Amino acid sequence: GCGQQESRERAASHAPEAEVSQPAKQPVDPAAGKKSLVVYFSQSGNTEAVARAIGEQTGAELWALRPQKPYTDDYDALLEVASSEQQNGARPAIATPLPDLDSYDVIYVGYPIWWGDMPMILYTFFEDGDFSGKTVVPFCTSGGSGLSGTVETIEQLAAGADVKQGLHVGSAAAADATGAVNSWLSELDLYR
Ligand SMILES: Cc1cc2nc3c(=O)[nH]c(=O)nc-3n(C[C@H](O)[C@H](O)[C@H](O)COP(=O)(O)O)c2cc1C
Repeated sequence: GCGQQESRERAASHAPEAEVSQPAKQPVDPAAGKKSLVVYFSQSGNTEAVARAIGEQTGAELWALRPQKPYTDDYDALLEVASSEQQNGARPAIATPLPDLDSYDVIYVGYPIWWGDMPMILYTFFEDGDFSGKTVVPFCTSGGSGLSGTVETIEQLAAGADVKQGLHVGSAAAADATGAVNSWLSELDLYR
């Protein structure tokens, strides 16, 4: 605060060897006051691996989005379930209550690409929360598709949020995503 700076200046001007007394520059703490949360849905662990890499790099807390009704482990059956949820515009219920988003400024949101889009539970998530004034940072994993227009969808769903450039990681690279995560994060330059 001001008092501290004044006493530092006084100390400097009273120091016998001080020649020119300059006001002390306040150091800038890059992450000051910005709390981050990583929210992710991951059915088979790939997106979760990327979420962990983001958590390790940023110190953000992790929160897994889980459906009240768990999805089948049978891949072919899941393809069908996901497809019909998408066609029906389903809003699968979330198992545990959302964390209080008010406490966070930066919210990373991670998901696999399912049939060229986010799984429908992400729609539930975005429609349930108030994202105005937040920084929302999307990331996804997929077999071959990239972000598939999901960043634009999130811009529409998260009204009033500053939605950043998303990160896509191929499924096969998800377990070793630290390098990709780090260069993406430094490009985003969020903590200033
Ligand atoms: C229902 C379903 C639909 C999928 N659709 C796509 C797709 O459209 N494009 C793609 O590249 N990968 C698709 N995949 C592959 C997943 O995106 C990929 O395996 C992802 O890394 C899974 O993430 P997770 O382990 O976090 O659940 C699909 C997978 C499932 C289960």
